[in-house]
Amino acid sequence: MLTKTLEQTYFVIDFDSTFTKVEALDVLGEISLAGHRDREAILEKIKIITDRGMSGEISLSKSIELRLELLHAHRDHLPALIETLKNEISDSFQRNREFLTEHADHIYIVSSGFKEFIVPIVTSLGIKEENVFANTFVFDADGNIVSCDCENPLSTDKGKVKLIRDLKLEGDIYVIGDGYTDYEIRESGLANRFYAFTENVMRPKVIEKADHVAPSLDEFLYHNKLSRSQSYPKSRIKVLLLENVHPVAVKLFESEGFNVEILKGALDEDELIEKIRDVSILGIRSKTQVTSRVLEHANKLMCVGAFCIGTNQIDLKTCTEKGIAVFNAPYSNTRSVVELAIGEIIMLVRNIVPKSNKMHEGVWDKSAKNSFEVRGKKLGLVGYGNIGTQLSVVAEALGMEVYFYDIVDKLALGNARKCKTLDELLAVSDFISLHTDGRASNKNLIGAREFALMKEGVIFLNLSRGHIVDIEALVNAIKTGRVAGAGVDVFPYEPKTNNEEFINELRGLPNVILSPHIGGSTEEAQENIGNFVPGKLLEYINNGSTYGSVNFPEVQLPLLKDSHRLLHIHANVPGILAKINAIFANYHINIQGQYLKTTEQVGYVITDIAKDYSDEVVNELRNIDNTIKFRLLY
Ligand SMILES: NC(=O)C1=CN([C@@H]2O[C@H](COP(=O)(O)OP(=O)(O)OC[C@H]3O[C@@H](n4cnc5c(N)ncnc54)[C@H](O)[C@@H]3O)[C@@H](O)[C@H]2O)C=CC1
Ligand SMILES: O=C(O)C(=O)COP(=O)(O)O
Repeated sequence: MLTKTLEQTYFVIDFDSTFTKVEALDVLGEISLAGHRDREAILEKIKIITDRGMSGEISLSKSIELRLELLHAHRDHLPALIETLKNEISDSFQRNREFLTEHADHIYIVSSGFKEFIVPIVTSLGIKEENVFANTFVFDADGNIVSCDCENPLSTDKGKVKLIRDLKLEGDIYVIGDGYTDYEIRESGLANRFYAFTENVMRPKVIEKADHVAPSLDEFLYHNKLSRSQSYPKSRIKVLLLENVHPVAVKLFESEGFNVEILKGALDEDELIEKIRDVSILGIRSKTQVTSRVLEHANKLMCVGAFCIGTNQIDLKTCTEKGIAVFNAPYSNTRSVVELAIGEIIMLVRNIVPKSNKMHEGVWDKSAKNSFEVRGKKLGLVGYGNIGTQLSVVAEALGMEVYFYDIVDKLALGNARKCKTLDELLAVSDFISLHTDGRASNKNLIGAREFALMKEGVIFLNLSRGHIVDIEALVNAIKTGRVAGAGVDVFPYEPKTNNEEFINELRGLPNVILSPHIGGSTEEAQENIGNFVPGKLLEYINNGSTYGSVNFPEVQLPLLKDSHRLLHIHANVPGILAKINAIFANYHINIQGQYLKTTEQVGYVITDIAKDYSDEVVNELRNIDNTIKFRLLY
């Protein structure tokens, strides 16, 4: 923490891989070696030399000399380099331009890079040219870059130390950088603290020497209680993504600077309880059970993303009571499930799986017996939601007659016919496909009684949730021939990872297609989900919007501009809004925008106010009775 006033504090900041995301000489090489036949190999060499220099393995002067030799760079390459670097300024430096400008007198850029490209970049964010300390290129008569100014201490080993010593700055010195040479200033005793900057690169040798690791400039500013662009640094917000969610989702969170942990499989309740304690954003798929016991330990949890359609694995009521917003991807894998259902319907009614298995054993069994077309047959859909309706349309295109039953009144698409009762649907259908959601009351919706009502030789599909079907009853129905073929994608118990054996009584039964819960597992669906769900979670975290939440009052908020946003989640009891506004009135706070939405369980009040207000306001808002969660955004 800063011990002296800001007037006595100097911020010494490195350039390559700190101020910018890249190493400028690497980029220069990409430009100067364009068209060179060994370009890739030379660039790789340059990168290795850079890393060896940065981690202290070879001397700095050696590293500069070796790289300049390989570069074959020319003065004319510099404008293109500067243009590229302008687009490669580190995100957290861009965000905190205000801090850089406000404290320009005390910010020093100290780099063993070159002024020719550093000055135009850093001055664009308010840094003073006279505070840039770096090397300069030496050009030959034709403009080729041949070496660097050898008089400059920054081209020599421990150059940064020499420079800071010569500057004789009076006050505290805080060094921010990604390299070993930045740490050397601290090692020499000239700096008070060294912050290893890891937004762009992580160098273990440097991290182990640091007083503090700063995954972003926001972290540095937060740690020193300085004004910054983010109320709370994202690097301090932990995201836990389970069940192999698509890499695009991981990237989205990482590019925003969150601290992301990914696990391939699901976790059981006890494992999740251990993990959840410091997690703010949880991403799961259909397997992970977010129970009330898990939620008891989830004190930091702000939101849960179900990277799938179903949310029956999440205790939504407890989430709501704890002010945790839950989001899902309601349409991203709909089509994938429908296509699999259609494929299975045809495969099952033609007995393809047993025939194919026999063929693999060398048996040629050419016969039309018990093989049928789907055209003109009756398909019964239990559950006429997004999947049910989409399947209805595609099945009609194949010439099937569609019947459906839903507990809610639904518009029949095309020529589909509504059944008044489930029993009516079961009795009329040649094919039955389940597409209800997995709410607890749907457990064993289809059991012995229901199979008994079905036509002899029915084809039966469950791609919804495992507990909806009584497996023993299904096994019996298959063995007695009531069910002539079954496609089952979901099971009451499913293995936690691909390493666990699948154990189920359906194994080994004839004309039964078993699939490992892959109805929604297509590249397209997973990538869609990987983009969609983080989008929702980030809108909530960054902006407070809850549009699309499955358990929260839904609000779509405008972007925050020049104000602070106070998010107040409370139990839905009378009088909370009045209490909130009484506090604002008491402190003479001018409200710039206010939004309120409630559900039966909770109320969500969002208030945008001018930036000047006392901490007392925040404390009082937090302390209103029945407050569940309070957040401040800017
Ligand atoms: N196998 C897989 O990989 C996948 C499975 N699913 C499962 O499919 C389910 C359905 O997905 P969507 O169609 O998108 O959901 P949805 O919410 O749009 O539709 C579900 C429909 O089922 C109805 N319903 C609920 N209980 C019922 C009952 N007892 N009898 C009749 N109708 C009932 C609802 O009223 C609703 O219309 C998901 O909840 C999920 O569990 C979804 C995607 C992939
Ligand atoms: O979307 C759903 O509800 C599914 O069942 C798909 O689940 P998954 O993401 O494959 O675990």
